[in-house]
Amino acid sequence: MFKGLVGIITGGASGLGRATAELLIKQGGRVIVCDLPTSPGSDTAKQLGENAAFVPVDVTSEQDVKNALQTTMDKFGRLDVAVNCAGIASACRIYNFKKNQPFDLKLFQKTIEVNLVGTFNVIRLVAGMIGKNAPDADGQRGVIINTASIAAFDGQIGQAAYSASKAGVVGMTLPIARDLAKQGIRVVTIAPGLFRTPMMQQLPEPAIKELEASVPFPSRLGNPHEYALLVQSIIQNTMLNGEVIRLDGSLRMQP
Ligand SMILES: NC(=O)C1=CN([C@@H]2O[C@H](COP(=O)(O)OP(=O)(O)OC[C@H]3O[C@@H](n4cnc5c(N)ncnc54)[C@H](O)[C@@H]3O)[C@@H](O)[C@H]2O)C=CC1
Ligand SMILES: C[C@]12CCC(=O)C=C1CC[C@@H]1[C@@H]2C(=O)C[C@@]2(C)[C@H]1CC[C@]2(O)C(=O)C=O
Repeated sequence: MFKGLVGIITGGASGLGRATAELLIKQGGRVIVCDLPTSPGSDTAKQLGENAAFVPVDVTSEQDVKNALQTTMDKFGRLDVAVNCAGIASACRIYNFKKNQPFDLKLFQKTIEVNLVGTFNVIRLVAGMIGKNAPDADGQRGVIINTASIAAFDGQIGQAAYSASKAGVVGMTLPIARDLAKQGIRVVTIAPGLFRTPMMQQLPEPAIKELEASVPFPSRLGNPHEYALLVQSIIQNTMLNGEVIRLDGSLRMQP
């Protein structure tokens, strides 16, 4: 299905990103796994086989992302798809009245820096390389897929930073799709609900059970493969552009 296709996946060493790398390779694609040097990215790429390579990347660094693009060119000669999965979760109330402590400004800045600025940094740099592709019969040169969260819309107590970072990703989806339309590069954002990944597994199992029960149908956490299936579908469907797609079993999170 994806023979000849080359993708970059940030956050590709874990969770949603890793499942996406697995599926793209299974469908005949080749993948550059980008993740922090401290991540298990190197082992991940080895497990994925010869159609994968790991490049240590902090998505907030211009130089790191440029290095990843250089490796993509050297190893696979082109880039068709970028999937932005790198992200961090944070939780803090705007003011802790028991401890007389305001929200930690550094935590707010870090969350925005990784989830929003990091995603933007990757988009602005991959666009140049995807734009070099010859257009297909439909005029398309490639696709950029971002990961927001349903917290962008129904942010819960403690999620001011996380929700703001993801709402930023939602907000820039349409203008960037418009910016890149003439080059035939599509931009689509997925807003996942609750998925069983290491990020979610920071929570104790009873809390996860409670979250599962709050999902109308199916009342369970999503499987990362189900996220990857949506990535596959976005790549295949050229009409999808400038949109944010919720993938959440119709969950609307409570305060
Ligand atoms: N798991 C869930 O239920 C949901 C996840 N999301 C979003 O999906 C994305 C993927 O999350 P998961 O797979 O669940 O988490 P995860 O924690 O399993 O994977 C995230 C990956 O991002 C990497 N990363 C973190 N900071 C980075 C940086 N500065 N540069 C490069 N890589 C970095 C981590 O090393 C990790 O491998 C995140 O953006 C998250 O906010 C959104 C909604 C729900
Ligand atoms: C940051 C959270 C909440 C507080 C906590 O003790 C542990 C966490 C780790 C998993 C996070 C939690 C959260 O705030 C919601 C998200 C970010 C969750 C992982 C997915 C999450 O449910 C989400 O993005 C929802 O849209």
